[in-house]
Amino acid sequence: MATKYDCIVIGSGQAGGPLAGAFAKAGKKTALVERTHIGGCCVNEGCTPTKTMVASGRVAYLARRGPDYGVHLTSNAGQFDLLSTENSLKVDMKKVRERKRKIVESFRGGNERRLKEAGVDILMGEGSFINANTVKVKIEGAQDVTITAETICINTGERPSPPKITGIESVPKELVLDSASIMELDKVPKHLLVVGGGYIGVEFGQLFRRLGAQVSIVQRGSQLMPREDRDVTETLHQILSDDGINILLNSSVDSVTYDSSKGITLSTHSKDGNNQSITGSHLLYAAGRIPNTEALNLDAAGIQSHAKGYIICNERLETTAPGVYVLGDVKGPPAFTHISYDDFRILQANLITNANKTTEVRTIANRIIPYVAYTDPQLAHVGLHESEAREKYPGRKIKTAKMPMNYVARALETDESRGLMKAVVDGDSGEILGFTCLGIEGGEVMAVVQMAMVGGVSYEKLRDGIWAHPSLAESLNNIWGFLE
Ligand SMILES: Cc1cc2nc3c(=O)[nH]c(=O)nc-3n(C[C@H](O)[C@H](O)[C@H](O)COP(=O)(O)OP(=O)(O)OC[C@H]3O[C@@H](n4cnc5c(N)ncnc54)[C@H](O)[C@@H]3O)c2cc1C
Ligand SMILES: NC(=O)c1ccc[n+]([C@@H]2O[C@H](COP(=O)([O-])OP(=O)(O)OC[C@H]3O[C@@H](n4cnc5c(N)ncnc54)[C@H](O)[C@@H]3O)[C@@H](O)[C@H]2O)c1
Repeated sequence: MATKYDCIVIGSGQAGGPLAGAFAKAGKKTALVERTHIGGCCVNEGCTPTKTMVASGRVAYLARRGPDYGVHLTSNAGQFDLLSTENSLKVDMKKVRERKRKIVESFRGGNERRLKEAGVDILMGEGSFINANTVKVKIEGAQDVTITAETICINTGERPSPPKITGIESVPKELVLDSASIMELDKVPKHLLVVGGGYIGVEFGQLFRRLGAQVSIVQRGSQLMPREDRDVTETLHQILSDDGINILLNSSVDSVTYDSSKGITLSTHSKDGNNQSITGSHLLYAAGRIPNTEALNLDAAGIQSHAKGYIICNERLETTAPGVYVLGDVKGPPAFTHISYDDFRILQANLITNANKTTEVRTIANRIIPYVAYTDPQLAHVGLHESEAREKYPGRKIKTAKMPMNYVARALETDESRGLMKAVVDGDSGEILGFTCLGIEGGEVMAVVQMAMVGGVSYEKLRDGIWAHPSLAESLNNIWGFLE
């Protein structure tokens, strides 16, 4: 016998949880189906734990660099070596992990509490469609439950792509890591081999280098972070190399072997003939993520998906099945928490607060999309890249301005002046089309420019504005001098 609900949400990611709460608060009988843990990837295995650990990495980095600022930590029987150029230190990985676990638990607990307070029925199990109005929930150790609703929302996210390397089965499982298992290590790996030079590869690569590991990144593409402008990623590449990370570009991993005395050896081949073997102690496979759609039995509901498994939807997040909506990463890139959360706001408006369509229906069209890769310095971007702007607007006078961070007083004063800023504008109208800051607190500087873009404020207004001295935002007076 099926239990009848007004709304069912499958997956408690950054959209599903808030949406289930909003349905319930609006008086709709709501079920939330979650197979692993409330809060989804961001809270449990993504943003929250990584950025907590990145903070430990930054403390290690600054502590080591103490002598640059005249601060010495190394003490030998009370004697400080004032000639040392780097403090030596020890990282307690168990403490790093404990700090991460505590923050994750507290965030997850907050999510669970809010859902219960809103009156959502939480069903811990795996959801799959029987038809477009009916969902079966497989609950471990209990009987399946069948539930129905006129409105069903899918927010099932993605998971790490499993390693596809010949010979991977010969490597002990505990040495083959993904973005979740790497955060459960209790020791710093001796030499971390990273396959993939995207967000996860560069964030974890730098983090573990700072925690004391040797790190090698193998990237198939011709640059790190393939979607970014090449001049920006070349600067990031230089920064990570200066930090001691070994980076192989244009390199694909052919096979892997394991030897208990030597470790893991990756054989790579490169388009330019630079074939190399590299040996390390642990392997992080960070070559992308895949959508959680197999278990959903989408066909039974008439929900169509792309060849890669992402669920097809229109600008109002409606799938091909009436009454079924999709939110977050499972509908395809861009895969960010704030995009998933915006999907929630769109459906909250269209299905709850503006259900009778008194104001305009909200859509995902023309969203200004910001993001930050939490390397240090951060790589923050909003809007169009230079190449995208030139391709999208062939008739407009596209101009770019690029300024190194060592032109920024605040960055010099704090001795953290690595990186650059880059702006893309319409030279005739002054409209800001895109902005990148690879610099200290790049995400916060980017947000200032994003605000101007949201408000239609021209670059000239930023150029002529009065910014507090010496703030990082003050650089928005000067960057425009580099327009060309
Ligand atoms: C290491 C890492 C770091 C990241 N850092 C950032 C960052 O700094 N900033 C940022 O914006 N983004 C970051 N992201 C991306 C971000 O985590 C995701 O974009 C975000 O979590 C949005 O996910 P979502 O809402 O689509 O669903 P998810 O958070 O992925 O949640 C989906 C949920 O659905 C559940 N589920 C799946 N299938 C079923 C089923 N059949 N039945 C029931 N439940 C199911 C899953 O168990 C999961 O809990 C990071 C990702 C990773 C992996
Ligand atoms: N700070 C953030 O906002 C943040 C952090 C982490 C993850 N994320 C999200 O999660 C998504 C997934 O991250 P990701 O880093 O796994 O994927 P990604 O798509 O960003 O990067 C994967 C990289 O692996 C490379 N690659 C693929 N196959 C390879 C192979 N066989 N050998 C060598 N290199 C290979 C690709 O060229 C690509 O650069 C991101 O796109 C992003 O949306 C965001």
